[in-house]
Order: sequence, then structure tokens, then C-alpha cells
Amino acid sequence: MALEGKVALVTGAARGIGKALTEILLQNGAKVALLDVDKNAGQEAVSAFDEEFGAGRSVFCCCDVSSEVQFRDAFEKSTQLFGGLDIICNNAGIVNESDWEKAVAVNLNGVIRGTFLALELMKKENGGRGGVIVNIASMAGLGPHAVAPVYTASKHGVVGFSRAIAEASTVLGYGVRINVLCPGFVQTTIFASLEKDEALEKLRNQRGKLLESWGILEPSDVAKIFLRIVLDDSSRNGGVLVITSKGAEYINFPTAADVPAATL
Ligand SMILES: NC(=O)c1ccc[n+]([C@@H]2O[C@H](COP(=O)([O-])OP(=O)(O)OC[C@H]3O[C@@H](n4cnc5c(N)ncnc54)[C@H](O)[C@@H]3O)[C@@H](O)[C@H]2O)c1
Ligand SMILES: CCCCC[C@H](O)CC\C=C/C=C/C=C/[C@@H](O)[C@@H](O)CCCC(=O)O
Repeated sequence: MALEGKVALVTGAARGIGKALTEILLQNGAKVALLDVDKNAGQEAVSAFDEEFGAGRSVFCCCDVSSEVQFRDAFEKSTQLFGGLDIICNNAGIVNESDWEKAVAVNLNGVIRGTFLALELMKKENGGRGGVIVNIASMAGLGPHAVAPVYTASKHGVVGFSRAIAEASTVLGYGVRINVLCPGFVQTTIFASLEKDEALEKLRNQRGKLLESWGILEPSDVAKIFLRIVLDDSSRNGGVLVITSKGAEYINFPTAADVPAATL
């Protein structure tokens, strides 16, 4: 999908990975609605983008993705302002193992909600013009991250939900492609926040080994892979990509043919 004249919506866009995804979309000609729960950071990001790319190319909507009312309202405002949406990136996420219901509400329910809102608008059976949805999971969506079991569960949920809805999109002819990105460690506030938690000392070694082997990405590294996926219409619908400092590749999941014959 060429980006000139296209409209995107990115959640958690005020900082970190979401801000980098927004920037690369703007650099390539799209207009972008930035959604974030942090009003000050969101407004600052749009002011900076106005200076760099010209006023009117981006807009900020203060929105908590765990609220159906706020999220729907942000979709409606963005659609009215820019005349439709072509690319949705459900990126907002947190690590909060103590308030774990909040973590699930943001990381998993927020992605499900954002995907349903996007499909309502984009799918061809509703008169929509199709499009691309990119959901941001994590390596913790593919294997256990012992320091953050609830985060792990929410990210596995993102991977499973996105793959299933992508299959539905193919079978039912929605005209919408859904992909998932699973970055390793990225230098952002989420990554820094866990460092401060003393209670996780015993699990630090395990995390340290993963860090050594995967390295630490910059948000712009994730943005480059994101751009490639959005632009490439031959990208597999339902494809899940891992991203580490060594590069990006599709994950091959087991299929029904891999299930061993039952021996009872
Ligand atoms: N940093 C990493 O190591 C890493 C690795 C893999 C995946 N991820 C995922 O990438 C995504 C972005 O994380 P990040 O590293 O940029 O973190 P970040 O903390 O730098 O940015 C997250 C943004 O989301 C916003 N946000 C939080 N809760 C929200 C809510 N309820 N509604 C709307 N916005 C909300 C925050 O205000 C913030 O601007 C997350 O889904 C995260 O799980 C991060
Ligand atoms: C290619 C298959 C990969 C399999 C994955 C491994 O089996 C195990 C994965 C284990 C841990 C993953 C951690 C991922 C962390 C980051 O992506 C980030 O989301 C975590 C943020 C929290 C933190 O700072 O640790």
C-alpha cells in the first residue's frame, strides 16, 4: 500500500514505539491520528510533528484504549477529520503485574477493541475500502517472560486473536490484512520501568541472558519493519514477525498436519 494520501491511526502514539511508527508514516506521506492516554505528551508530539511535516498532517485524540466510549469516539473524530482510515496500529501497552486486570484491559482488550472498530469501518461488506491492521505484541507473545507472566498472557492473546481474525478476514473477504509484530527488547519507558522493580531480582539473570542474545532495539528499528509490512501488499495476512537486533522474520506456527496421531 503506497502511503501518499492514506490515513493511519496509531494507539499509544505519544512516545516510544508508537511515536516512531507515527513519524515513519508521516515521513512517507500519510496523515496520522495519534491516540494516547497521556494528554500532555500527545499534544507535544503533535506540535513537534506540525513543525516537521506541516500543520494538519497529524491530530491528537486523548483516549484510553480500555474505554469503549473513548476509543469509538476517537475513531469517529479521526474518520470525520481525515475522511476515512486505511491503516490501524494497535500499539498501546503497559507492564503492570500487580494491577494485572488493568494490564489485560489495555494490552489485550484494547487490541481486540481497536481491531473490531477498525474492521467495522474498513471491511468491504460494510462498504469500507479495506486496509491494513498491525497489532503490536512482543517476544513475550511467543514464549514465557518469567518476570512478567500477565504481560506474557496478554501478548499471547494478541497473537492468537490477530491470527484468528486474519483467517476470518480471508475467509469472509473483508479486504483487510492483519499482521502482528513481536519485537524483542526496545529502549523505551516500558523497558526502563521493569528495571526499577526490586522484587524481580531473582529473575534478572534469565532476562539478562535474553538481552545478551537479542540486543536492544531502538523504536526506529521497529518502525522500519512496520513500514515494510504496511507497504508490502504481498505480506502474509495473519503473518507474525519477530524483530530482534539480528533482523525480522516470520514465525512458522504448527499446522493441523503437525498434530501427532493420538496414541491411547
Ligand atoms: N519496549 C519494549 O521492550 C517492547 C518490546 C516488545 C513490544 N513492546 C510493546 O510495544 C508497545 C509500545 O510500548 P513502548 O515500549 O513504546 O512503551 P512506552 O511506555 O514508551 O509507550 C507506550 C505508550 O502507550 C500509552 N498508553 C498506555 N496505556 C494506554 C491506554 N490505556 N490507552 C492509550 N494509550 C496508552 C502511553 O501513554 C505511552 O505513550 C506496547 O504494546 C509494548 O507492549 C514493547
Ligand atoms: C522466535 C521465538 C521466540 C520465543 C520466545 C522465547 O521462547 C521466550 C520469550 C521470553 C521473553 C520475552 C521477553 C520479551 C520482552 C520484550 O518484548 C518486552 O515486551 C518486555 C517488556 C518488559 C521488560 O522490560 O522485560
